[in-house]
Amino acid sequence: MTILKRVQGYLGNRKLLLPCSIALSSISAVVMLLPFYFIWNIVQELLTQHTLTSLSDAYYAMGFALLGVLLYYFALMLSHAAAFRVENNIRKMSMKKIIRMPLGFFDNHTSGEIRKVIDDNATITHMFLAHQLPDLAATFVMPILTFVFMWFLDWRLGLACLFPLGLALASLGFLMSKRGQNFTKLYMDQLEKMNTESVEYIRGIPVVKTFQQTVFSFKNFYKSIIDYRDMVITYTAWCRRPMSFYLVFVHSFCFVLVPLTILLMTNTPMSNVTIFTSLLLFVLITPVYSQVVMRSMNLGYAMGQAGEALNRIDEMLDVPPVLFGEEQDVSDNCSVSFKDVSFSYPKTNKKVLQDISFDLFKGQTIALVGPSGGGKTTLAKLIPRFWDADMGSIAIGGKPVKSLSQETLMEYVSFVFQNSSLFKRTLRENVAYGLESCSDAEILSALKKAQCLDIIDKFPEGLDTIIGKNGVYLSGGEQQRICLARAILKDTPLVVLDEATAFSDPENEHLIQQALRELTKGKTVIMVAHRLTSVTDADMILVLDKGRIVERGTHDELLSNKALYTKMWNQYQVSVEWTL
Ligand SMILES: Nc1ncnc2c1ncn2[C@@H]1O[C@H](COP(=O)(O)OP(=O)(O)OP(=O)(O)O)[C@@H](O)[C@H]1O
Repeated sequence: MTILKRVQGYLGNRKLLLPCSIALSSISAVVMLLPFYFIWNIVQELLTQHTLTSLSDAYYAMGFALLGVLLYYFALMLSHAAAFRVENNIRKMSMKKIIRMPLGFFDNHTSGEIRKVIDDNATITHMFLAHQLPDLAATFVMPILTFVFMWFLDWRLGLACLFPLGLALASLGFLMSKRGQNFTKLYMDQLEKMNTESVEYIRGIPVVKTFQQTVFSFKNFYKSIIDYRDMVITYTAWCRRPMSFYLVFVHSFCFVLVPLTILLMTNTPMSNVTIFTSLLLFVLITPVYSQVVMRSMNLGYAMGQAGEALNRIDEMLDVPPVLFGEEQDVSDNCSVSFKDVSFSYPKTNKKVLQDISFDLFKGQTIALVGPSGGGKTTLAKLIPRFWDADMGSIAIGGKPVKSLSQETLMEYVSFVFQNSSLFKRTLRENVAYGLESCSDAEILSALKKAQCLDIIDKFPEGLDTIIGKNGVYLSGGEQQRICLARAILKDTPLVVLDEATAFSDPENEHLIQQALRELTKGKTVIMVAHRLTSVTDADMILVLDKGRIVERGTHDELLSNKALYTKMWNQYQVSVEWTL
């Protein structure tokens, strides 16, 4: 049973919890059948002797019923203990894996998506282990025992029971076939897709409203609903017949037994009482029996769902972790060198960077320019190891980046990308994140260099202002300046930055340019540039197109080439004039 094996990995040293729970639940199933035997005795005695000589059978019936309930209660206690442990460990182990994920993983998965995949699927697994798994053994034990018991009471009635049971199991087998499992997977896929698209829809409501559109304009969301509807209709249509047969057969024991009992009673009048009490007992047992068989059906579904839940977590976290080296001693020449670097994003085949080679020396600035989608941001992100190159080598200060310890790499490189975010903490904590020993004077100096003093002046609590709380919200440009202050305070010799594509207003643009100048003063810089005026002074410009460096040189050298850069420059001039 793969699901059981899989969850054992999350149980640590409490691996026996689930087997014990299953064992107790099976014993409970056996014990629960015994009261029926004693009831049968009582009924038989009443019918033959018209009185009860002793109440011991009634006490036994009650005692075993109570014992059965008690055993089931303990089985559930153990299964709940296991389920909470598994749920907890799924979350803990996933978090441990996530912490070791490459930074780029967080570009591909939003925090909401990560939380949803882990939380929801851990809960599904919990529900299965706590509530359904204890019934697993009972589901197998109970029908067999009931059948043996019935056979023992009257083999002819027992044999007749095989008929509806066989048909019910055949219908169940059909529902749980490979096709049924595929439907379960498809169902969960469509549900997840619809959930994700609905989140996107809600996020995009302002745009939808602005353009006076309806849900139909949100094609992906609309399509996900329609796909879900079509899928559920197909699934239901497929299930309809076997499910109806299953329900009919599971509940139809009496209808087979009643005519048979009448036939038997007519043919053998001597044993009428025995046959009748057997029928009575069968009629009493049938609802219990049907209930257990019905549970087996839900169990199969829940088991499929729990397996799928674990698959989803594994699938999302199936990215090789970043392994850092031990190297702590980087020479102070802080050069960067790329040699024949190629890269594709995980789970894609498309080469986003191909044969990239260049050298950046201490104190120099390299600007990355080129058409959108050319690979500029990707190249910049390989330096702080958002992702690792598939081929070739990247070195900082002559040492391969993979050999550097995490602390060394982070002490050496600071990066400011467009989606750098602020925490819901104080301004002080946001600027001095990871640099707890910094004094307020140092933090204020960094904020000043990043042109953020106007932001502090706005809030009476100054550095203690909590961002994102009590109406404290910062504009995109202000947030970017705070991120620049963080990088200025970190004061690393190497700076990797992605220039903002859009500034909120000329005032902010001017302030950000000044902050950038402060940040890059005397540093080795790699900059993804969108506005060509900011690269004219760069020591080297790399023009990237379709993942390859197609031109390299200074601004003047590239202009004299009269190739792609010249074309971009001319277009840029036109666009600037147009803006003016
Ligand atoms: N996280 C990702 N997962 C998969 N593919 C990605 C990811 N990020 C970018 N890409 C793809 O890699 C290619 C290069 O993207 P990149 O963002 O590096 O280009 P760029 O030159 O910086 O573009 P822009 O100037 O528009 O920012 C694009 O085709 C893009 O679709």
